[in-house]
Amino acid sequence: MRTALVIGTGLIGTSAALALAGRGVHVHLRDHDPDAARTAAARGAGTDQAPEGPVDLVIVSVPPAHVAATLAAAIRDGLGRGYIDVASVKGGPRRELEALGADLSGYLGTHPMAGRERSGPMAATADLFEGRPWVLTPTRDTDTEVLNLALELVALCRAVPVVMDADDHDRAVALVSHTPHLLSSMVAARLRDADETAVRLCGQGIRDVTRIAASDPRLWVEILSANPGPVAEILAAVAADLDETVRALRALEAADDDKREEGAAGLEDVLRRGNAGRSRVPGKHGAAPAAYETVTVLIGDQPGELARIFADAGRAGVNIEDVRIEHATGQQAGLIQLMVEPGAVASLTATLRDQGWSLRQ
Ligand SMILES: NC(=O)c1ccc[n+]([C@@H]2O[C@H](COP(=O)([O-])OP(=O)(O)OC[C@H]3O[C@@H](n4cnc5c(N)ncnc54)[C@H](O)[C@@H]3O)[C@@H](O)[C@H]2O)c1
Ligand SMILES: O=C(O)C(=O)C[C@]1(C(=O)O)C=C[C@@H](O)C=C1
Repeated sequence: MRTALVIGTGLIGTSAALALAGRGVHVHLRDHDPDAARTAAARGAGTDQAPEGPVDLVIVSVPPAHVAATLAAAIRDGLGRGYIDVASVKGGPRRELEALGADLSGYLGTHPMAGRERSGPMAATADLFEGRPWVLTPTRDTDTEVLNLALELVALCRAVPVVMDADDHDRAVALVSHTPHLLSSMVAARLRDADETAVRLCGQGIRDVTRIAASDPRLWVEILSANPGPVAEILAAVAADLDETVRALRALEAADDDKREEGAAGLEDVLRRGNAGRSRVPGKHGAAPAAYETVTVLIGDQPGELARIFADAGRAGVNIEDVRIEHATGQQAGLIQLMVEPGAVASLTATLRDQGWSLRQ
């Protein structure tokens, strides 16, 4: 691929443009908000000048409700050799495009399974898609040329292509993305009017569960509106679990021993089913979940501390597989958890102790 046109230079469009531009593709940037295209260009994602002729690939990265009309106009104007979108839902936009009478042979619906809770070109990063699944939904009528261009885009973004049917994709993301998003918002909503004395105790658990609740509600109304049935089905199953759990907790308040035992068994059941589900979440780069050991270290909140601990881990010859930081509320310190292969724990802890770090259980 030599040239691309990104329409919609927000988080996803600018991230793809940064990855392509960084690997030598000449990228044109367009947005109905000229400031967004200018900002993306200023970040090195390409040029906001219009292309002189058709580009190799047109990448439509606008909110879901605008995808079909934007694609239909781009196809009608002959802006590219191939056309893709990156919307979080796949069945609806394709059906809308069909209804608009567009020629769909040069179009492929795609969805990178990577994102952030922030929007706009300033939130974009060139490595956003690295190691992440990128779903492609070809049909029997899809041109081989656009499929190859999309595969090249996925490779240039260092993502992992996954081919799926559009409606299967929508059912899958209802489970792994759309329902979790709503649940995150519902947990975060409990905090809105909560007492400050409770809120200041927020630890890592609630930060993990509510990160995505900071996302743009307008974008998510569009995503959920395009996938209501599958999301409602999963949410109804969650609601049944919630009812059971409330019953179990009420039983635990009873005076009767048998009732309390029943309540504890009900709670254990939901927690164990949670363990089983969590163990199926893939590890980094989409690999099977790995059993890493965690080494927890106290770090000061001052410049250079992270660099120093990473350098010391390097000195021990240890690869840090994953990392997590817990900030202690109101303190100039935090805990850093270094996830490493079990065989590396002894040499890492010895080196860190030698270097004066304070290790925690
Ligand atoms: N945010 C995520 O985590 C995520 C992840 C994967 C895929 N997606 C999908 O990517 C697409 C873009 O989402 P985003 O997070 O980058 O949103 P964003 O709000 O950061 O960017 C969207 C951009 O599209 C522009 N735009 C809107 N309507 C337009 C139109 N008609 N013509 C031209 N430009 C238009 C906006 O001005 C904005 O700059 C959505 O379809 C979304 O479902 C989002
Ligand atoms: O990590 C995040 O912030 C996301 O919400 C990303 C996420 C997801 O659910 O994994 C959200 C929506 C997208 O369509 C794809 C990815």
